[in-house]
Amino acid sequence: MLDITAQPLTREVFSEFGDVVDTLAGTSFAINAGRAMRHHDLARVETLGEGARAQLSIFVSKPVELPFELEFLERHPLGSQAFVPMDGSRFLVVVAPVGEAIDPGSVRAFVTNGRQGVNYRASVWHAPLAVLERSGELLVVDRGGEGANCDVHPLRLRVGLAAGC
Ligand SMILES: NC(=O)N[C@@H](O)C(=O)O
Ligand code: NI
Repeated sequence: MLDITAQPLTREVFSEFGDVVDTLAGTSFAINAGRAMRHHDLARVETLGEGARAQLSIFVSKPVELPFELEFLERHPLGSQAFVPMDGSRFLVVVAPVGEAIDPGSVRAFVTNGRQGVNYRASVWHAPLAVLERSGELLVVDRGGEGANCDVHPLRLRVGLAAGC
């Protein structure tokens, strides 16, 4: 069992795995006669393979207990996958770099602040959605279409939170 500690999520530490989706990112500009700010092009949605398309879903998820124990990480080789909270819920982000095998030393864990979403790049290893503290409602943008799009890699992990998280 590999014990890892989740650190606060930032754009910089997550950059090799994908994008952080929040209003602090990217370029923003006024639209609609100044009534709104567009926080533009925050993440790249990847949809690969036969009949690929982007799809929007909503996950309503029960929370996980801490320390969070899991037996595998998964990846989606045919597309990215984004999770954006609709209700301020926080969640754990456990990732490992693209590759056929996972080097346990490369696994990283982060915790979001309730205003952050993430977009996992295609083939980035990650834990399935793990909401903290209370039930969470998240918008999910990922790839629809033909073909198998979920590989599983056995790995026993126990994830705790860094002090103050
Ligand atoms: N199974 C499913 O749709 N979701 C997972 O891919 C996940 O990362 O939570
Ligand atoms: Ni996934």
